[in-house]
Amino acid sequence: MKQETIVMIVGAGPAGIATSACLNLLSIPNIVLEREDCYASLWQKKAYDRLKLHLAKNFCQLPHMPFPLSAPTFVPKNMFVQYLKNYVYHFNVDPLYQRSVESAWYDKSAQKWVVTAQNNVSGLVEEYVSEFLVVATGENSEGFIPNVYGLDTFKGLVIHSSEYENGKTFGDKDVLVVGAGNSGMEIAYDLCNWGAQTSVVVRSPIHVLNKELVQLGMYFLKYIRCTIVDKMVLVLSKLLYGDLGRFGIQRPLKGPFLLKKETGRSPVIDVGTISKIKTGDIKVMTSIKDIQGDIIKFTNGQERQFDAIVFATCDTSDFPGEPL
Ligand SMILES: NC(=O)C1=CN([C@@H]2O[C@H](COP(=O)(O)OP(=O)(O)OC[C@H]3O[C@@H](n4cnc5c(N)ncnc54)[C@H](OP(=O)(O)O)[C@@H]3O)[C@@H](O)[C@H]2O)C=CC1
Ligand SMILES: O=C(O)C(=O)Cc1c[nH]c2ccccc12
Repeated sequence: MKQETIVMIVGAGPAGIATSACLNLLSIPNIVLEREDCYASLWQKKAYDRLKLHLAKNFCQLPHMPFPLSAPTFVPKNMFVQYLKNYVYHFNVDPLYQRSVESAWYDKSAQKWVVTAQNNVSGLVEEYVSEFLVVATGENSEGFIPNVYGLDTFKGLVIHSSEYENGKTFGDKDVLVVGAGNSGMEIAYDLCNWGAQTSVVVRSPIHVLNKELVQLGMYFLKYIRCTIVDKMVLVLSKLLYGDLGRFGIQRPLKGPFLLKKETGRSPVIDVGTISKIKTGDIKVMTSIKDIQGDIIKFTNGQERQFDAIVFATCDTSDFPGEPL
């Protein structure tokens, strides 16, 4: 089977469906291939219950369809999924699901892209030909669990953050969250709220801001150089949070917005975790040295027993960041 179109779009996440919607408005034929069985699968299947967009709604809306005026500034996950549902319906976006793209090459003589995809239902390999190719597969779709020495000996529950919904079943447990990105820090907060004894591994320096500071920074970025915005935001963040060094949290040398621009790494947008770290309700740990049974040893010599580990880790090794 061979299908021809003008634009092939790989991935039916928000970026892929927005691209298709814009092309549909211009009556430009396009096909969206998606390996999962639904659009925006990370949002629909792999995001924890309490997640809200970190950026204000005006920075998150897709082309040609603003969020309703009644929507809150920071849109909750379910409302975002509903918005995407309306969007797909309104712009007739109709992805082909269960298609895992295996290769894409440019046939110079025909001046066309040739894309092959495995149909996960029929098992057949399908071929698509197009003039343009849009790869909208996202930064971090795969759950990644690092190779920790002795993890196979750990007796308790081990999950990745993409499987975490809420802390209901962790209420009386000693839980270690590994990874201090936005997922790890929010999951630690959620676990603590559900009554778990919570610790979080913070292995690298991080910037901690809150959503209002990010909103302010995003506004000023339109008018002022990134390095100046970073200075302003950092002054405010230090006033708000004080020196977090004594709690085991260091700041990177480069500012938060410059770091986002250069490397793609986001600042941690605090949802309440920091005040729980300050009160000692959430403990900050250094990197894991190794695991022996239910005892986890850390690089600073501490060792403790845990009932569960949530890996909030991503494999960002192939993410190049945006060149300046
Ligand atoms: N509401 C929202 O809008 C939300 C947005 N997000 C965004 O989604 C994206 C993915 O976020 P997230 O899932 O948090 O992933 P990230 O890649 O942002 O964070 C992963 C963290 O895990 C750490 N890590 C990796 N391996 C290890 C290890 N072996 N030991 C200890 N720590 C380790 C990394 O540290 P190191 O730096 O040392 O590698 C990093 O801090 C980000 O852009 C984030 O901002 C996430 C949650 C909510
Ligand atoms: O999606 C993320 O990584 C966020 O947490 C929100 C975000 C997107 N772009 C930014 C730039 C600066 C600070 C936060 C973000």
